Amino acid sequence: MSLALVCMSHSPLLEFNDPPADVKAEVEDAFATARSFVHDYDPTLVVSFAPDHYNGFFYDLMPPFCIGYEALGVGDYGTTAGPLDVPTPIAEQLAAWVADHDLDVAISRKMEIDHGAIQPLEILFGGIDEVPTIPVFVNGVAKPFVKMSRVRRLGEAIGSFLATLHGERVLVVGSGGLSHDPPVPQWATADDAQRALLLDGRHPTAAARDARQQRVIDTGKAFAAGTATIQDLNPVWDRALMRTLATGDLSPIDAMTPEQMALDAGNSAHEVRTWVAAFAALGQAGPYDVLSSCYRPIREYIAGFGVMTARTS
Ligand SMILES: O=C(O)CCc1cccc(O)c1O
Ligand SMILES: [Fe+2]
Repeated sequence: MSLALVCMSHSPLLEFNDPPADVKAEVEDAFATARSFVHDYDPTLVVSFAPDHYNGFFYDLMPPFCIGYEALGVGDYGTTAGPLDVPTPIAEQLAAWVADHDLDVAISRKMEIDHGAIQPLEILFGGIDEVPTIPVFVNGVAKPFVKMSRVRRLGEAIGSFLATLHGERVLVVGSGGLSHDPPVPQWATADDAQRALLLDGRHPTAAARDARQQRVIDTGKAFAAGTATIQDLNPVWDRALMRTLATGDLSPIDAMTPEQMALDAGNSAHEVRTWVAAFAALGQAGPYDVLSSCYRPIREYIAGFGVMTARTS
């Protein structure tokens, strides 16, 4: 059975900071291309690989991966809040299949998800419950990180399950990255208030959420103006990774270490785990072709911004 894929960077700053008009138009074009690809494929099921940014997953219980049996958007950065349309029986079968393939994955019957998972659904489908969607959390911000080979194997296990669903047209989505270093607090360097958030900061007050988000928005403006202290984007690294993903041979990615990834591409570059899982899943249906691939480093969005579509050959 064939599969289709969309991988895209996300950035909550899409709605808050504006890059130059030609750059914005290029991003809009890339989204339009991905939308028309998805429209033509007409998926009956979406499997979304996405990170979280301490909105749904916290250090009181931080799994490397989690399959959602039910899920709801938390509504950060103005994204849609409320329930997704998760096909629970299929999600349960998926989790059982993955366990049977020697991978230890958490499950959630009430997964809370943020812009990382919501933004691609809104961009591609115009809403979060338009197409049945199984959300798969892939930790991309909270140390420790499992090996990249483990991420690839998770993607392969999920893809091998999806390839058995003969009645469905499945789209896998990867959300995040590429190189970027937005001001997400890290446990090791966090102050007491930040640690409280990282530990169990669920359901903040509107004022607390606004303050946190404003800091990210302001950092994006400062980054574009050349006055931010965050790590710069790395277009060479981003393009190299996109090239590797396009080849269909993901084995070189196994050698990437979290430490080197952070040094080369910033602390949130770990979000590319979602792309690796999505491409590994796609590869389980056989060889694939990349149909579109766009990339721009965009400081206003604090993101090496890429969009790729691909399909089983
Ligand atoms: O609010 C946050 O915690 C981080 C927001 C954020 C900013 C830029 C690029 C991203 O991928 C991203 O997630
Ligand atoms: Fe992110």
